[in-house]
Amino acid sequence: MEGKGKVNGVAAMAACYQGFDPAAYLQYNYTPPRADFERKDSIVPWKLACLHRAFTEGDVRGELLVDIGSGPTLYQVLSGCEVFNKVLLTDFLEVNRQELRGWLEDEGGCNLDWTPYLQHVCKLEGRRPSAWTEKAAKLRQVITDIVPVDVHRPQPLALDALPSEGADCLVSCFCLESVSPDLAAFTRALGHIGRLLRTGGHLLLIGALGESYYFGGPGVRIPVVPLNEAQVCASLKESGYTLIRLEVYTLPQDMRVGVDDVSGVFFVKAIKE
Ligand SMILES: Nc1ncnc2c1ncn2[C@@H]1O[C@H](CN(CCC[C@H]2CNCc3c2ccc(Cl)c3Cl)CC[C@H](N)C(=O)O)[C@@H](O)[C@H]1O
Repeated sequence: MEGKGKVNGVAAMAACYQGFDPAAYLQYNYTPPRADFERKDSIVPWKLACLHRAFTEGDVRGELLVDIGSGPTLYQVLSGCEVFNKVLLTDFLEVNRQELRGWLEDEGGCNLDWTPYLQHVCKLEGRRPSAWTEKAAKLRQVITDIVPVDVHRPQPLALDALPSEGADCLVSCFCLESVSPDLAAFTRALGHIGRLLRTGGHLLLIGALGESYYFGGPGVRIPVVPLNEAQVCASLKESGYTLIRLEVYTLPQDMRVGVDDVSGVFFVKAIKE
């Protein structure tokens, strides 16, 4: 039964994603209040601060950074693009890969203005906000490709997507728990993406705590496996990672805007043994 359950759960999840609407999704999660750069307790500034610190404290280095389950968003790699000279973006859906290509080709084909994000990360880096145009150019220069990914496959990426030694660093934000029918699938997926990472490479993982669903578009209700910190730590250990740091953000009431039932967000920096 377990085997059958595994196939049905993952197939059912893929079916839920068919209605995913990048424009609506960006509106729900990447505009105020969840993306309010004037508020210290807004979710996006908290995520950007975690990622900035993780990429700039000196231990993360190498050639290739891979973002797993990028969705239609770029915030995940705004700090990493200054540290790695190759960045690979990935997603399960063509509509999301298309959204990212729209930004990359800079022909006004995307559904969110990333300027405030670029300016905010420049400020974190001690640069003047007007340096955002240089950061945008840097990002367009280092993104080598935008490719399909499926974290439920033992090989989540096409074999020719990565060099044989693997990626030097993985970042993945709100993907694994949002695509896994249960904790076992979440842990398996963590193991699958770990195989893309070289030994000694870093994993930067952001995810939702205590979430059971979210809306990927109007009426597009997507189930999420509710996680707590202990389960995240146990899954990391079971999948061959050593935890360096875990940080937790608890949503203030006004960040709960009806697009999901998430209660907290975790940030993990870990090393693959
Ligand atoms: N088999 C599969 N294999 C691989 N990838 C798959 C699979 N199936 C589907 N995907 C792809 O995963 C991506 C999940 N995606 C949305 C969930 C986040 C959402 C819900 N939870 C709370 C919360 C959210 C967002 C912001 C905030 Cl603040 C909060 Cl709190 C993350 C996108 C981006 N990384 C982001 O950070 O917004 C999506 O792009 C699928 O196409």
